[in-house]
Amino acid sequence: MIQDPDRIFAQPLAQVPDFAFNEDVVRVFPDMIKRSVPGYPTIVENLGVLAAQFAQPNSVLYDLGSSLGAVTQALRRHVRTEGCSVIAVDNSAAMVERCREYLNGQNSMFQELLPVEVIEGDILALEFQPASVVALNFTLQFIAPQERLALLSRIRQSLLPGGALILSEKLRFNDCEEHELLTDLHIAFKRANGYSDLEIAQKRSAIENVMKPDSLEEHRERLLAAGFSKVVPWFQCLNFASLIALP
Ligand SMILES: C[S@@+](CC[C@H](N)C(=O)[O-])C[C@H]1O[C@@H](n2cnc3c(N)ncnc32)[C@H](O)[C@@H]1O
Ligand SMILES: O=C(O)C(=O)C[C@]1(C(=O)O)C=C[C@@H](O)C=C1
Repeated sequence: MIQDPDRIFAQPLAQVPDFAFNEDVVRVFPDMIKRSVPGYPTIVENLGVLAAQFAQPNSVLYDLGSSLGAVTQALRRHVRTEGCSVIAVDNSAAMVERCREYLNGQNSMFQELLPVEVIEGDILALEFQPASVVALNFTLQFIAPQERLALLSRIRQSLLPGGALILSEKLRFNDCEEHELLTDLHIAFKRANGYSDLEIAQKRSAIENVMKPDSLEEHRERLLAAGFSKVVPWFQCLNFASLIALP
C-alpha cells in the first residue's frame, strides 16, 4: 500500500486550484482523510457494523463515491448475509485504479469475503439495482446542490424494506456561534494532526468551490422529501456527522 503523507498544500501556491480527486490526492488520500475528518476511522468501521444489521439476503450494498474503498472493505469485513455483493462507484479514474489494487490485496488476505464490483462512473447516472445498504460516506457534499434531492430519491426507490442509507457529511450550522465554534475546533483538530496554518488555509480555498456542506436540518428535510421515513443521527464529532435514513 502506498501511504504517502499529505503535503499537498504545504508550500505557498501563487493560485490555489480547485480541489480534485486526482493522482496527487489519491497518493496521500488515506493520510489526508484521517487527519482531516474527525472520527473518520470510527465512522468507517462502524458503517460495517451498521450495514450488517440492515443487509438483506441476495441484495446489493452500494458504496457511492468509494475513493480507495475503505467503506467497501469495512462492509466486506462485517456483512455475512447470504447472497450479498458490494458495488463501489467512483468517477475518479485514479481512485478506481488504486481501489481495485487495494481490494485485490483484501481478497488475498481473507476468505469468504462478499464479491465486489468497482465501477468507474458518475453516481448521478447510475442505474440502481434493488439494494439493502447504500453508503454515501462524505460524497454527497461534492454533488452539486441542485442534484442532491433527485439522487437521494433514486436511492430511496432502490432501497428494499429493512434496508438503510448511511450518509456521512461535513456539516454547517445555522447558528453562527455554533458554526464558528465547531469550525475553530476543526481547525484545532487539523493543527493537532500536524497541518500548518498555511496548509489549512490553502486546503480551505481549494475545497470551497467544490464542496458545499448542508446543515443537519437541510439533510433531514431533503431526506424526508426524497421519501425516507426516518432520519437518525448515529455519530457526530465536531462538524462531521453520520446519519441513518430508513426507507
Ligand atoms: C471524500 S471522498 C469519499 C471518501 C470515501 N467514501 C471514504 O469513506 O474513504 C469523495 C469521493 O466521491 C467521488 N465523487 C464525487 N462526485 C462523484 C460522482 N458524481 N460520481 C461518482 N463519484 C463521485 C470522488 O471522486 C471522491 O473519491
Ligand atoms: O473540510 C475539510 O477541511 C476537509 O478536509 C474535509 C474533506 C472531506 O470532508 O471529505 C475534504 C476533502 C478530502 O476528501 C478530505 C476531507
